[in-house]
Amino acid sequence: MMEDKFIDIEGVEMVFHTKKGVFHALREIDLKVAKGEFITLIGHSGCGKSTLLNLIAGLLKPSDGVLLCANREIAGPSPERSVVFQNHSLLPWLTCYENIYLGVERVFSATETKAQLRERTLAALALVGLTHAETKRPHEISGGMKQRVGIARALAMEPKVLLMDEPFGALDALTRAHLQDELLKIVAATKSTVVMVTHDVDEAVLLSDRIVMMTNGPAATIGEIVDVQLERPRDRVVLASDAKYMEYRTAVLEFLYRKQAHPAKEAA
Ligand SMILES: Nc1ncnc2c1ncn2[C@@H]1O[C@H](COP(=O)(O)OP(=O)(O)OP(=O)(O)O)[C@@H](O)[C@H]1O
Repeated sequence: MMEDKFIDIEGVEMVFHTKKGVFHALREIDLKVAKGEFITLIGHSGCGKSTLLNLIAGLLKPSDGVLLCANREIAGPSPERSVVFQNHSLLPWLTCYENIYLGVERVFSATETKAQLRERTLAALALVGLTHAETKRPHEISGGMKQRVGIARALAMEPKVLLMDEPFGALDALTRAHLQDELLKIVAATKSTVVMVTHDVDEAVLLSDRIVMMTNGPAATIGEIVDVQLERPRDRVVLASDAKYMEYRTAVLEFLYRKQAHPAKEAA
């Protein structure tokens, strides 16, 4: 069934041709993501997490192997796979409303009326709790709010897959926790399929159905996968003293700091 492998990555290799020569970034990447699944990619800096995400986004072409989404080859970027970046990438001269509207217009203007586009935009703003900031421009709102607009914009396009590259990486711990909780609610409501890059072990365990752990580069590949069988909805306070939560957390820490421990100079 298609459901079993909504995203299908088979035998993917990524080689970059640089001035210094050929750099083999990823090797033998095989991964199947089911519809509605929440996957996080975790691994040390430079192992190729963003590269893998950009391959799924269609922003990069693999040197070998194949990537499919809903049984079709990923041939380039598409609103069916929208991306949220760490630096929110909002247009500074547009209001929050206009930033979201732009994405909505791109996807739905051929089939929907202006009133429907407006409705979608307002619904997306409400989903992330930013109705009150509708007319504000990015420089007038906080980092967490900017990130929420970015998430709203991505979700408003009703993507088949939501791709997130460290979406909360630049935020303080409290804002980050708040947005993780919000994301959990939104994903539960929209049943989105998500692939998210993170550096944060707790974030990975809290959010994921599966944590895909990558080996160190060059020629990085998928080392191990942790199947997180914690019931949803998840509550961070309850989980903090949950034995299974600790077990998953330890498994990821062991992979990162024992099995894939980085040379000291890289850790500095
Ligand atoms: N366009 C490119 N040309 C050459 N090398 C690249 C290119 N993009 C990425 N690389 C190299 O590929 C490797 C993987 O990079 P990538 O950004 O995917 O890692 P990452 O795991 O996302 O890192 P971080 O956690 O630090 O963001 C790195 O060694 C990087 O230098």
